[in-house]
Amino acid sequence: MAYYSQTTGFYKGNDPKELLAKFGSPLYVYSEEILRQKARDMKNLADLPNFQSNYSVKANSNVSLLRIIHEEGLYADAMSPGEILALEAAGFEHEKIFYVANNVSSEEMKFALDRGIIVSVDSLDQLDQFGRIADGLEVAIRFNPGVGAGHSEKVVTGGKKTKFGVSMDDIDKVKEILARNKTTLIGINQHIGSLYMEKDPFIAAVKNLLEIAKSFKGLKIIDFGGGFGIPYKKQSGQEPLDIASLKDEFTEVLKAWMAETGETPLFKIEPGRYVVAESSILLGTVHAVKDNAGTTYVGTDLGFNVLARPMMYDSHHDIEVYPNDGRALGEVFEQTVVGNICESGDIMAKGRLLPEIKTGDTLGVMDAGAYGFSMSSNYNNRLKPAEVLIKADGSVKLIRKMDNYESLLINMLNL
Ligand SMILES: Cc1ncc(COP(=O)(O)O)c(C=O)c1O
Ligand SMILES: N[C@@H](CCCC[NH3+])C(=O)O
Repeated sequence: MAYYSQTTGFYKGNDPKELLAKFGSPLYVYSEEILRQKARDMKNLADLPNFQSNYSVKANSNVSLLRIIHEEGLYADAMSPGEILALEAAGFEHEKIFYVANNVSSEEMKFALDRGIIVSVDSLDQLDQFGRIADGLEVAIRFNPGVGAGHSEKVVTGGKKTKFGVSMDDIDKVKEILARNKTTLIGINQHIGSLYMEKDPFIAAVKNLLEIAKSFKGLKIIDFGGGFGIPYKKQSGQEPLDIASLKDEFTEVLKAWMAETGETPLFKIEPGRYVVAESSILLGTVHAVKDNAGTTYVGTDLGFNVLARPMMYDSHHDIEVYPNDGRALGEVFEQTVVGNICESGDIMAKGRLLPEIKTGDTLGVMDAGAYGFSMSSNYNNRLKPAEVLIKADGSVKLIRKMDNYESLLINMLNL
């Protein structure tokens, strides 16, 4: 089976090993073409003039990538002042930003309000705090649609077992708080969880949120959240989410609701992963191979400080092997790819069938663009890697410098 990087022409003639030599190892490499294509898929997920796609910045907040997403015509949702600042740096106008807050201070709410950014709150308590900032404010509320979905319990955000959203049973209390504080509800939103490969849970939650919307006449915004999955197991033939049929059914449900209610709010979604995940390959270097009690350990610089998903959720990322010596790839056998972090759980891939890997080889970890760099850390005082973008013409642009020891220590010295 051909590697993903070959079928997509990902590197556009650039040699992964040379990229590492130039920018350091490990390294996040992005494809501008793939990013633009995925952004367009999401921009057009409903066939309606009153539809908008908000890119969810938490998946990847690199300012150069945000600029491309902005150029493609997506709006954005932010989760913190830091994400708002990244969006501003990328040129997003404030009216294109939606602040989906979770357990934030009134100061953070004001940070968004002062910029004219719409704030969504996700509890009765936060709704009350928001309303007390001033009379006559406009707000959105995140509801829990009662349906959840996702690749791990840790990322399911709808349904009973989650901290997110206001219950559908609390609509009367919502109305009471709004009236008491003279706050106007202009939007409702939801997010059921991250990474589903079937359209059904999303469509079910869409219908539930549209039912909730009927309790509040004249809403300007109804936002159905993100969570659209990507196939992480391409090497095993996993199929992508059927975007075309999701689009048809989603559009049909929205049209039927508009016909029934006579209302035409702005409908939105909030995809993060789908837009950025497949646009990146994380490159790293093999520093040691050893056999421990029958297990072959491939020791790399790809620790969970660089990509936390496998350690955190047991997530699978396909791996490509790029031999250092130009040898042909041999038969596959079980190998466990680990990082250089001082924890036994520092495992990128456990017992994975891979061709023989040797010290000095380069590894490519696929689909690393979402929740890759954005969840990386300086654990063990390791430096966060650089990020580069391969443009359509094959040229390579540095879009984030690697950390350096000065940046690592600066907040602790000369106090
Ligand atoms: C409120 C909200 N919106 C959007 C997203 C984006 O999710 P995904 O990256 O799965 O599309 C998330 C993360 O799960 C979220 O919490
Ligand atoms: N960080 C998760 C997704 C959760 C997104 C935020 N609600 C992942 O890597 O799969």
